[in-house]
Amino acid sequence: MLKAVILIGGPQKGTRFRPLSFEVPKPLFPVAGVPMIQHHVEACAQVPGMQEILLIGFYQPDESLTRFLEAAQQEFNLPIRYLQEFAPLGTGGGLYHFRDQILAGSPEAFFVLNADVCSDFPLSTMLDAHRCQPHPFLLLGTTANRTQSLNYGCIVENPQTHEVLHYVEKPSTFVSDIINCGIYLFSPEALKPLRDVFQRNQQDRQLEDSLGLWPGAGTIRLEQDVFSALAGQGQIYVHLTDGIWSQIKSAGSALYASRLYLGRYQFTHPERLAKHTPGGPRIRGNVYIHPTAKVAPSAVLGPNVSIGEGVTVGEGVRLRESIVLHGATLQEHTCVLHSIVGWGSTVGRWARVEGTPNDPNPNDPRAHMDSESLFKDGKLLPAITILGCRVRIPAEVLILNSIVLPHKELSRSFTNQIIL
Ligand SMILES: Nc1nc2c(ncn2[C@@H]2O[C@H](COP(=O)(O)OP(=O)(O)O[C@H]3O[C@H](CO)[C@@H](O)[C@H](O)[C@@H]3O)[C@@H](O)[C@H]2O)c(=O)[nH]1
Repeated sequence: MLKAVILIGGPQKGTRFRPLSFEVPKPLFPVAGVPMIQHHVEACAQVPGMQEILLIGFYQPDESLTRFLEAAQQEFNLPIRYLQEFAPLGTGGGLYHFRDQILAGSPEAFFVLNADVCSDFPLSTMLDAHRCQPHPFLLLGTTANRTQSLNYGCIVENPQTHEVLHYVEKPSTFVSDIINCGIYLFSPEALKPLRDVFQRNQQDRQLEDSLGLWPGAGTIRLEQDVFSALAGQGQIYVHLTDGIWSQIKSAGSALYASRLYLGRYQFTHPERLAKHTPGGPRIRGNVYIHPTAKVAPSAVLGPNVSIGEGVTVGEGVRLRESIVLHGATLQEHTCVLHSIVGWGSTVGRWARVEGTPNDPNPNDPRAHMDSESLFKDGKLLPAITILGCRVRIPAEVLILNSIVLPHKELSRSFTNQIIL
């Protein structure tokens, strides 16, 4: 019997995702037409023997989370529960705090998945590797180029045995081009080192603060406190993948992840991809259209377009490399490229909404999406255009490389601006 834990974090973690995280918890942001973590849930549900999926985070449970849980339980016919941390406990603290729930029913092993990654989740191959040679920790690793590797956990392995010999979280100088994907398979013994870290932290806390007000109580950083500490002791192994993988930290990376998942739908969910039908819109490449969306026949969509529930797309609209969220309206002849149009927003006739893609270098197979800050030297970097929820763009204007905060009613064109 197996279980899976998805680490969904909490509200203050989604800063690079603003203004989109104002409306919906980041793990529920639609990527390729479904909530970001539905891709995780689908992958877990496909592993034979999966008994339960637990989401651990510090979000206040709200309507959107409850609705997601109910729908997912029904669809996958599996218990899927949310366990709320009383405070942010770090990537390992929640696993230790909820250890009884994770170990209930004596699972043989459990997957741990970061919510903000996009992957083809090779969980069954990880499980096969674990069953061949069981170890407490199995990490999924992939390669990155030297510069980008510094943004991730870096792994030095023994190439023969794949044992992790050395682990450094986001090093300041180059350590290894193998990076941690944030996808793990742990055996129940993995909780013992977590207990040791917890107990050590408690002792340190007593030394540091006899009043018991130490703010980090219960916090465990899986990467630094466990992986770095235990590397080279025969407990941590890496399973390398060359499948799709990307982090989803910013809105731009959500759009890139959407492209990766839409590409995968050809094999996994062909029914989710729009097809050209007589009298329907022209479809180019991979496009998702929610069944309730109304798309005019003269619109041209794709590649990499995802259209949400109740969206209206008018005559002559051109839409490429974009996500249009629930209830938005694109009036006749608008052109939307490399952009995210927020919930309930309206783009007026003949308006052009355009962003600049920041995709990984296509000539470097080890390149990943750069999810760095929006600014450099005090200037907004060119990036995709984002319209927050219920924004109104008038007819015949140009909105280029800009971020428009929710509920704004614009009256003219804007370029390279954050419109507050
Ligand atoms: N439950 C819970 N989840 C958390 C907490 N803090 C972070 N998380 C979740 O844990 C995951 C990792 O979040 P970060 O702490 O932001 O780390 P990171 O910068 O994404 O780096 C991690 O992931 C990389 C791969 O994407 C790794 O390369 C890196 O080593 C590390 O594991 C995310 O899914 C986030 O939601 C917490 O206090 N509680």
